[in-house]
Amino acid sequence: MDRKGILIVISGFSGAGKGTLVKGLMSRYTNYAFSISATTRKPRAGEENGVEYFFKTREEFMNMIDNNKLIEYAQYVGNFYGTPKEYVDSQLDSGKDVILEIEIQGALKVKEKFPDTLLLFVTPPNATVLKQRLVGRGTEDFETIQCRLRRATQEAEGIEQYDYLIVNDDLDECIVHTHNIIQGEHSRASRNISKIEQIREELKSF
Ligand SMILES: Nc1nc2c(ncn2[C@@H]2O[C@H](COP(=O)(O)OP(=O)(O)O)[C@@H](O)[C@H]2O)c(=O)[nH]1
Ligand SMILES: Nc1ncnc2c1ncn2[C@@H]1O[C@H](COP(=O)(O)OP(=O)(O)O)[C@@H](O)[C@H]1O
Repeated sequence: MDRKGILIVISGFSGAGKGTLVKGLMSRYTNYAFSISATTRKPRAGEENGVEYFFKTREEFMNMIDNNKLIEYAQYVGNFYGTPKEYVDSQLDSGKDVILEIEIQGALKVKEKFPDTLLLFVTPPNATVLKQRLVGRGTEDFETIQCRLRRATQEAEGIEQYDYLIVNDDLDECIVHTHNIIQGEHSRASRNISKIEQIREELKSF
């Protein structure tokens, strides 16, 4: 089978449910690989190095940039976040669909480098629910929550650049809907050039 994996970006406001959605996709379906980002953010209670993120010092992160180890990186509310290159390349080559859970600046850089990337933006049903989820998660102090909500206002300006807006209201529905969008993407003609070329060749013999 000549299928190569699709690169999928999932972005969304802090507290929208990106992480929850990605965990749901990974546990329910087998063809996804999750790209674990590097970050200078401190781990939250329960987060483990190499599971949610690779937690780095600022110096380690700068070395990764200098040694060209990242596909993209960006700053978000005082910390650096970046996508390690090697894992993404190897998983795509092996035919897995690779999920990057990254913010909008990084998303646009990835799209520029790999125009076939599918850009998905996750939103809660409304802003009140967003605040409730962010506060309810209980991982950030009041000031950080305010910074993240202000950042959400900026991010909302860029949503039109995404391919799909995914409303995360009922989680199960959201997981299935996202999976269906990704599966539909595999059928795009532009992703199936080799199949089309094969049929063109075969037609010549009639
Ligand atoms: N550009 C970029 N953004 C990332 C990367 N990893 C995570 N992010 C984004 O950084 C932002 C902050 O992530 P995090 O601190 O885990 O907060 P959360 O979104 O509230 O869970 C989110 O928008 C993530 O999608 C990355 O490798 N590159
Ligand atoms: N569809 C949903 N319905 C109710 N709560 C949700 C839903 N999706 C996520 N949550 C909750 O909202 C909070 C924020 O979700 P999280 O995945 O951490 O968001 P993000 O990764 O976008 O910052 C978490 O406490 C999570 O359990």
